Amino acid sequence: MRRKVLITGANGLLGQHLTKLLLTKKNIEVFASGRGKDRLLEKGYNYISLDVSKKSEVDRVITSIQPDIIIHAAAISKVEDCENDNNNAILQNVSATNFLLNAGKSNALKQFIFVSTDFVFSGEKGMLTEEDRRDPPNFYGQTKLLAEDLVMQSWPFKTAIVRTCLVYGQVKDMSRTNIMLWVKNNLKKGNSIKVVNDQYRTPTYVKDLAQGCFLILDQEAEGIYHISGKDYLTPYTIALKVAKELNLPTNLITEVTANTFKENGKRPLKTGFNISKSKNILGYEPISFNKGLEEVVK
Ligand SMILES: NC(=O)C1=CN([C@@H]2O[C@H](COP(=O)(O)OP(=O)(O)OC[C@H]3O[C@@H](n4cnc5c(N)ncnc54)[C@H](OP(=O)(O)O)[C@@H]3O)[C@@H](O)[C@H]2O)C=CC1
Ligand SMILES: Cc1cn([C@H]2C[C@H](O)[C@@H](COP(=O)(O)OP(=O)(O)O[C@H]3O[C@@H](C)C(=O)[C@@H](O)[C@H]3O)O2)c(=O)[nH]c1=O
Repeated sequence: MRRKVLITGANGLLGQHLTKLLLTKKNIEVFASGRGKDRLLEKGYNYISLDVSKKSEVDRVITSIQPDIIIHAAAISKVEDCENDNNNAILQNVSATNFLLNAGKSNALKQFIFVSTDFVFSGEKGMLTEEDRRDPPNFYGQTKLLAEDLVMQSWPFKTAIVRTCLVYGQVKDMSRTNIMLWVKNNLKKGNSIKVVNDQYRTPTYVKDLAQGCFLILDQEAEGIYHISGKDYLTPYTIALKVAKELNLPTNLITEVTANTFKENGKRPLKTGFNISKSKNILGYEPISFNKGLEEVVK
């Protein structure tokens, strides 16, 4: 029997890739939902306009579809936006998760997968495991921590949390940029960029992240999984790699430290994930950053 999978935030970077990946699986019927109109515009799935911050919409859509599985990828993913409007960040990132969980409970949901972030960690320690202590440095991370807590409560269905880190890739009509495209677009225009060399991440190719979500779905895995790339890099090293791959001038890239930026919403210094649990239990195997770079810029 085909399982019905409802994706939230399907117009986003992960959402579009996840929709495309699940369309290749024969036992899955895909219900892609997003704010406003469909931006992927491909065939083979049902698109539903759904604002997850509206409880009545969530209840109506879930009652009508009766999904077996929800992959909740929708969120305000811009750190500054969460910092600038805390109440809205709570509504979009925390309350919305609660609406989905409770609607799932009333409609015999079987599995709920939530997408979280490395920003639940403080930044003092890199290569984090699923057991490391959470201590978010900004409001976005705080909303994800609160939503994780909701997901980890006792529900009559299986729940999993996918934490990921500095996702890169490309989709149609993007609502936010990412490190790879930001570097490429600026250098192509001849703009100088200041890039931090004291933040550490394990950047994640969006197709690997989508595959990680699928493995959890397919194996009905429960608990927390760190799903990221395997290379431990700083944004400055990433920028140099992008420039070299595209034959763009590296002298436009200036190395700076994170305290140069007085941005609204402090970023953790060191994050990056230890992905051993995902490799051993799920069989997750991400590609190298160099390979991901080739695929995205190609
Ligand atoms: N990008 C990254 O580096 C990382 C992302 N994550 C998490 O991964 C998930 C996917 O992020 P990613 O695809 O990169 O980000 P995107 O911003 O590309 O996607 C998020 C999507 O959620 C949608 N959305 C926001 N609010 C609502 C709402 N109320 N109802 C319905 N849809 C809504 C956005 O809609 P719209 O397009 O209209 O704005 C957007 O399409 C998020 O939960 C994010 O927090 C975690 C770690 C790293
Ligand atoms: C704009 C800018 C960014 N950077 C660096 C800092 C940062 O590590 C990286 C990406 O910056 P951004 O502001 O785009 O992203 P940022 O909000 O830091 O990235 C995060 O997104 C959210 C959703 C997450 O959950 C995190 O995992 C993380 O990937 O680029 C510079 O070095 N110089 C700059 O001028």
